[in-house]
Amino acid sequence: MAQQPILSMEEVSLSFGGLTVLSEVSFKVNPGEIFAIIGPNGAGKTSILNCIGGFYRPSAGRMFFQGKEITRTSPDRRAAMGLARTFQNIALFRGMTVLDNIKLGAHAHLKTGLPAALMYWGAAHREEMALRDLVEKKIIDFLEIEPIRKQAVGSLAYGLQKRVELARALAMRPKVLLMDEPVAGMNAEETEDMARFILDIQEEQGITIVLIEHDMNVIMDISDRVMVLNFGQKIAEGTPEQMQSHPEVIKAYLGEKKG
Ligand SMILES: Nc1ncnc2c1ncn2[C@@H]1O[C@H](COP(=O)(O)OP(=O)(O)OP(=O)(O)O)[C@@H](O)[C@H]1O
Repeated sequence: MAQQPILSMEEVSLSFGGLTVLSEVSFKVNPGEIFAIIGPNGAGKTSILNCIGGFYRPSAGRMFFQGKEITRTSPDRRAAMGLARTFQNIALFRGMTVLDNIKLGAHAHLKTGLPAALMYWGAAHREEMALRDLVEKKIIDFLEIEPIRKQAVGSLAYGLQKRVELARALAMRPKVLLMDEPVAGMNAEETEDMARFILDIQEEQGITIVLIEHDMNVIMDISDRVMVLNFGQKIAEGTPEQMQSHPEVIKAYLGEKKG
């Protein structure tokens, strides 16, 4: 596979005080793939997403997005470049409608400084607004949330709230979508729906997906490649099938069950 990765980490380390959370973690994500990060509780999975998003600053190592180094790029700028994120605990405005929450996602995309501010005057602004309306409509149709678009997010079932969060991330028109445990807390039907939407986002929209997930059935069903972390170190990487029978991976998970 000689293609250029869309996203990569090179020997990234992270520590808080004396605690080492990540040790020289390296990986490459290919354009268009679903790349899963798994590992026992506390292995450092969310910390990796926080480093990629720019919320945590690594103590060593470098990160690249579309061939550009982003190690010191601000979170806002990374979002504008096309990195969007969904969270383990839903981060939506519960009192606002579904549509308004989604519009906020689109707005984040525009926070790119002076050129974007200048665009607000004149024809370019109107074009951008029309494009945003179109994007929002497409996303709402795509995620099948048209009937609830005027409802307050707080009044919706959990699975639907997660879908709205996904809609908001898509409204940022990402190139890479970072998802932190997208099916955590969902029932079987909601999980199946979410897994299907993730596959559709990859296949129909060509968006690259990096996800953390504990649900092994979902990992097996939708991931192209899986990276396994344990105690902040990468211990294995490969296809879901390869990871299932990898001795180090089995050992890491058995250790977790005993502990
Ligand atoms: N902001 C922080 N300050 C101090 N320690 C932190 C911080 N963020 C993460 N950690 C520590 O880093 C380690 C890895 O945490 P992280 O949330 O990345 O793991 P995880 O693999 O995502 O775990 P889980 O599967 O339980 O969500 C933990 O020991 C955690 O306490």
